[in-house]
Amino acid sequence: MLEVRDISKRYGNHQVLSYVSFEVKAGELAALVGPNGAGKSTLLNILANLEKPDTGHVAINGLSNQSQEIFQDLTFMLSAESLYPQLTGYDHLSYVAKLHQIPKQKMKELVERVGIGHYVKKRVASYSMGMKQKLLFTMAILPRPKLLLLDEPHVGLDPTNIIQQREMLLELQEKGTAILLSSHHLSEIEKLTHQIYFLKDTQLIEKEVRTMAYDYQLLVEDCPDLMQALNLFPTMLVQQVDQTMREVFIAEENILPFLQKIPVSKVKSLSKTSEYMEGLYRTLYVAERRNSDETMV
Ligand SMILES: Nc1ncnc2c1ncn2[C@@H]1O[C@H](COP(=O)(O)OP(=O)(O)OP(=O)(O)O)[C@@H](O)[C@H]1O
Repeated sequence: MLEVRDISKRYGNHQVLSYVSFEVKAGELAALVGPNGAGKSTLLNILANLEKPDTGHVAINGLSNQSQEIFQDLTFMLSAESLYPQLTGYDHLSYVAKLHQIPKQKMKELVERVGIGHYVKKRVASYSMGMKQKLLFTMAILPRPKLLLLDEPHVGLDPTNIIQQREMLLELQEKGTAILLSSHHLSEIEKLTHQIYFLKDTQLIEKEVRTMAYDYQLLVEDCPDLMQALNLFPTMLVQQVDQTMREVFIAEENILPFLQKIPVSKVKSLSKTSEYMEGLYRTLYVAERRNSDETMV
């Protein structure tokens, strides 16, 4: 559905993206992660043809993103600044409905489902950040797009609305929409998807984080006992980290029996997988930043 090839972008002397390539297929949900200024919004803007890349091309449903036709298939949840303060939420939604020839009834049903009915006829100027985010989200999903792009959709949402948004995104994904979102909410990303793209030093690092079915993550040094234990628990997920170390993902009910089978000295770390994304993020970005801060001192 979305094919991105060799996208580069530079602002003056500042290289933001270098030959970024990836795909999001129909029915896949992928997340873009990276610190402030990493280039997430720049990349999303390029995908939606709101910015021109210096190199590379983007295809949506087989068509170049330069083509007007792609806007039949694509919606982009923009930031709150894109709303018109003097217009109502209803005005904004009616415009989207008209553009995509969506019956008013369908629009009203979605308004009720998302829970914005009590304020949708008020002017946007009176909305809180979370209310604006919910309106923007409703506008983005109203056309039931084949490709949905969302730039930081979690900003300003309370936990109830984050959960509701998650349910609706997963529902859309199940119905075949390809979804790409950027976010700083690592724990929420972990709940949404295994397909995560980290932007680091202008490049994309793909990590498939298949941890959701598992409660614990262990780093264990290779040893004969480990090999035997792995055979006893075939449902675990095991990944070779380097020549001497394996990463083992394991369910709550298996953790104690598994630990009884291997020498404690071989277990290098044990963490809950809910902290896994944060650990990954720290490894990719925080340690390096700390080192460079120390160098500056
Ligand atoms: N129009 C522009 N002109 C010059 N520099 C720009 C422009 N747009 C973005 N940049 C720069 O490109 C870099 C990437 O910005 P971008 O907004 O894509 O980052 P981001 O990952 O979305 O950050 P955040 O998490 O803070 O939203 C930043 O250094 C930013 O200053």
